[in-house]
Amino acid sequence: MRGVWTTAGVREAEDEVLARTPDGALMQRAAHAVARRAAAMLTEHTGGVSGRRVLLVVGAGNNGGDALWAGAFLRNRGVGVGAVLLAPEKAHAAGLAAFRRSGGRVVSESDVPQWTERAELVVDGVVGISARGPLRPAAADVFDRVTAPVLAVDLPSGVDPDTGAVDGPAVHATATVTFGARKPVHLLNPGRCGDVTLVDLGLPLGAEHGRSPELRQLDVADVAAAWPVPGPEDDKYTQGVAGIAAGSATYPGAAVLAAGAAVRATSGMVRYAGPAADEVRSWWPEVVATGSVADAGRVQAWAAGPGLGTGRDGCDVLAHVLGQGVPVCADADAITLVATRPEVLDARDPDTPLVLTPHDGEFARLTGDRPGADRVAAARAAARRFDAVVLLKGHHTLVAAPDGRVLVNRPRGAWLATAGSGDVLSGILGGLLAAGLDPWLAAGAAADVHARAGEIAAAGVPTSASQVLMAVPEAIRQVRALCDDGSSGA
Ligand SMILES: NC(=O)C1=CN([C@@H]2O[C@H](COP(=O)(O)OP(=O)(O)OC[C@H]3O[C@@H](n4cnc5c(N)ncnc54)[C@H](O)[C@@H]3O)[C@@H](O)[C@H]2O)[C@@H](O)CC1
Ligand SMILES: Nc1ncnc2c1ncn2[C@@H]1O[C@H](COP(=O)(O)OP(=O)(O)O)[C@@H](O)[C@H]1O
Ligand SMILES: [K+]
Repeated sequence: MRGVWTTAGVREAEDEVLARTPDGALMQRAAHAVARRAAAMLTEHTGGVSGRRVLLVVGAGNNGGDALWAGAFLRNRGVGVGAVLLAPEKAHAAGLAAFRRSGGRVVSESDVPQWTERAELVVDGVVGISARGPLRPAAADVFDRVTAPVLAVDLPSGVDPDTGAVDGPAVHATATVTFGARKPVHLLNPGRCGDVTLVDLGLPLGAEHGRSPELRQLDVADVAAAWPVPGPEDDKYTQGVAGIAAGSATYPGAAVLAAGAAVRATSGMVRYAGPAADEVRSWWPEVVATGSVADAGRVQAWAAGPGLGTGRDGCDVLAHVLGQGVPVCADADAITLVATRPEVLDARDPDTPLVLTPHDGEFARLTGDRPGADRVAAARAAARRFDAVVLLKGHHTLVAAPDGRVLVNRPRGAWLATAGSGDVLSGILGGLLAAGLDPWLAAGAAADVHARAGEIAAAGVPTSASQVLMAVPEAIRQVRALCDDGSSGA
C-alpha cells in the first residue's frame, strides 16, 4: 500500500532533515534529479541533449531554486538555458548565482515569446508545496505560449497540492519530478502531473515517525492478497454467502447486474431477494432467488439498493437487511432512503459495518452538499458522520473509513461512466463483504477490480455495464497474474 502525505506533513519531515543536512544539499539533490529527467525528456523528444534549448519559469521560492539549480546542471551538459524570473527580487539567491555562473541567461519580458517558441522543454519552477490558488497572470501568460513538453518541479503549478483541484490557469505537465514523498495532487490529478518520478530524500514519514499518510493507494499485491480464494476445506457456505436486495418490477436490470457481479467476483454462493427473482434466475441459474428478503435464508452480507425504489417497500427492505447483524453495502436507492428517511438507520446494529457508495448527486442528498473541491475531506467527514465506510464514486473513487483512513483508486480511463456500472460495483462489493473482508479494504479492492474490468471491457471503445460484469473474472485474473509476476505497483 502506498502512502501519500499532505504538504504540511512533508514540510514538517523536510524541516527535520534540513536541520541535520548541510545547507543547500537537499535542494541540489532535488535539482540534480530534475536535470536528469529534463535530459531524458530532451533525448526522447529531440534525440539529444547538448545544443538543445530549455526555458525555466521561476517563481519566488525554493521551487524556483530547484529549477535554477537544475538549469545550471543542464548548462554543464551543453544545453542553452534561459530563465524567466516571475519575481526577480525574490528569486532564490544561491540558485540564481549558480545559474548565472553556469552561463544561464535571464530572459527579459520582451524575449519571452522568442524563448517559448524555440524552447524544446519548459521547466515549471513557479510554485511547489507552498502553492495557493491558480497561476497568477504573469505565469499564465508564459504558459499560454508554451507548446513544448513541460517538466514540473515537485508539482504542476496552479493545481492545488493537497486536493488536486484546478480553479483557473494551471500547468499541464508532461512529467513531474517530486521529492521526499508523493503529494495528494499526484494521485488526485494525475492527468495534470504526467509521468511522476519520486526522488527519495530519506524523509521521516510513516507511522513509526508518528506521521500517518493522508491518502493511500492499494498496490496490485494488496488487491491480490485480499481477494478471496477458496481453500481445500472450503465449501459454498464457508466462503460467505452474498445477498442481493435490488431491482423492482420497473428496474429488474439492476438486480441482474448486481447479482451477476457477485457471482462473477466470488466463488461461494449468491442469494437474491426481490421482485426480479425470475429475471435473475434466468440470467444466473446459480443464484438462489426468492421474492422477499424475509425468506431469503442466511447470508453473510447484503448489497442493497440498485433499482430498489425509494418508497415504503424499499424502505422496509433496507430496514430488514440493516437489522440482520451482517455487513451491508447500501447503494443507489438505499442511499436516497438513508437521506430521506434517516430513521431507517435505527435498524442497524452499530457494530455491523455499513458501506455507502454515493456518486456526487447521492452524496449531496446524503449530506446536504456536493463534495466540492476537497473530495477527500468531504468523503472523510461523511464517513465519520454516518459511522460508515463511504465510497465516493467518480473518476477517482475514494474510500473513506470512519477512523479517517482514505484510499484513492487509480482510474483506468472513463469508460465506466455508463449506465448500470455502479450496480456491478455493488455486486462485487457485496461478494467481498460476504467473504469477510474488512469493509474499507473490500471497497478499495472492489473499486480496483471494477476499474480494471471497465478497462478490459472497453479496450478503447464504448462498453456497457453487462460487458463490464463479464470482464470481472478477467480483471481478477489480471490482478493475480500481475502479483505473481512481481509487478506489484501496476
Ligand atoms: N524544504 C525542503 O527541504 C526542500 C524543498 N524543495 C522545494 O521547495 C519547494 C517549496 O518551496 P517554498 O516553501 O519556498 O515555496 P514555493 O516555491 O512552493 O512557493 C513560493 C512562494 O510562491 C508564492 N505563491 C503561492 N501560490 C502562488 C501562486 N499561485 N502563484 C504565484 N506565487 C504563488 C508564495 O508566496 C510562496 O511562498 C518544494 O515544492 C520543492 O520544490 C526541494 O528543494 C527539496 C528540499
Ligand atoms: N469519468 C469517470 N471515470 C471513471 N469512472 C467513472 C467515471 N464516471 C463514473 N465512473 C464510475 O462508474 C460507476 C458509475 O456508478 P453509478 O453512478 O452508480 O452509475 P449507475 O447508477 O448507472 O450504475 C462508478 O463506479 C464510478 O466511479
Ligand atoms: K512547480
